[in-house]
Amino acid sequence: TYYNHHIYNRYRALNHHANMDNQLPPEVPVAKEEVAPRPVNFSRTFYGIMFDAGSTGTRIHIYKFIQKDPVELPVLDNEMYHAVKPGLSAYADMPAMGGETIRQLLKVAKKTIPKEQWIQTPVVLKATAGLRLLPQEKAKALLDEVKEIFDDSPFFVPNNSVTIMNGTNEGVLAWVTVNFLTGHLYAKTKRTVGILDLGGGSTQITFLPRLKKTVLTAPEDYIARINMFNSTFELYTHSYLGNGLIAARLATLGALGADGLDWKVFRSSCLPKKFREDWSFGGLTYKVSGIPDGFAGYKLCYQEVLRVVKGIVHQPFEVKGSSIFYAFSYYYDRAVESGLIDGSRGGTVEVRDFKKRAKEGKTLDVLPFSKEHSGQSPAAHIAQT
Ligand SMILES: Nc1ccn([C@@H]2O[C@H](COP(=O)(O)OP(=O)(O)O)[C@@H](O)[C@H]2O)c(=O)n1
Repeated sequence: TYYNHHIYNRYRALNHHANMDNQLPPEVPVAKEEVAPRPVNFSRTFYGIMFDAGSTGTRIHIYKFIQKDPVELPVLDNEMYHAVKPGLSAYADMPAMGGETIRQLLKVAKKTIPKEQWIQTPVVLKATAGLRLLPQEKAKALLDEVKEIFDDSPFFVPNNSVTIMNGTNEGVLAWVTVNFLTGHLYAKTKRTVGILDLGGGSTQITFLPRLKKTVLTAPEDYIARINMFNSTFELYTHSYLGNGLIAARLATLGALGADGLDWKVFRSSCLPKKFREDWSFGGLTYKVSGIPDGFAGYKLCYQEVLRVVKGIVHQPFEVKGSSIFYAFSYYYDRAVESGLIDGSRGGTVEVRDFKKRAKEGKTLDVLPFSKEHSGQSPAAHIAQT
């Protein structure tokens, strides 16, 4: 299929031309150069297990590959996806219970993968913002717990199979994925698309600058150099930790990192006046409410949010033009929820459309964890204006 064809090419491109400085999982299969005559009826099936440990949920992806010919690269045949909520970071003070969620997901892997394949099937977990936001020792306890469960499992556990992925890699890999899938990834490519990823704990922006000025004026650690197709690409990329949708909402309420969570109620004019709820994130529960005797609405809310992002967000001049960005995760969820795009087909929006909807206040979305869509979903393309 079209999809398989692209996956096939992706591995070819990355294995033969790319040097991502070990940013890519080492277990991507590489076809060996063969000179011997091909065996008749050669066909090999193998699997890989990938855990995405996000701040709002843990997901397992079980990939099935088929290699029909030893000189050809394997082709992705199938993907099995399963998700649980909340994420690992919700178990910051009870790592054993966090580990239990991993054990449950491994049961799905055991059901999906034939027994004789278990021992050679690699299992890897990459954690994102949820664990980055935790104190180091709590994050480590969770990772150690997961590693133990992996070691007890019948699957193959490669070195460093349980880690926190850093924000730069998260942004760069999302850019590579989206540009590969949209057909923009080839030697000397100029017309690439940018990515905007809004998670629960962090948000990433990555694009290939067209102007030298963008690279020269960006903070030094916002530029990532990756080698592909025998040349170096200088990408603008940054992950804003604490500015994912849920973390930023809590920051707006003045709740993120605050003490007295047992008795304090965090109020905001972004919430309806009579609103009152308990929100859980990162293993803590926050009492939140609107301002009953005050005001709610766009203008005041905007001021509150501005206080959170002011001085933090770097705005490269270049994206003010007509750049194309693919926005996903909570950008997609919120765009669907507010009726800006179709839930199954995705769509194109401009930043100002979000602003317009927010002003209309038609979908006063106050649920921190609204429905998560499953597996692959179409992106909302954002044309910046
Ligand atoms: N396979 C997946 C998993 C999550 N997501 C989205 O990612 C968002 C949650 O991000 P997250 O829990 O991974 O948080 P971070 O750790 O990335 O900050 C939700 O909008 C999910 O719908 C997705 O689009 N595709």
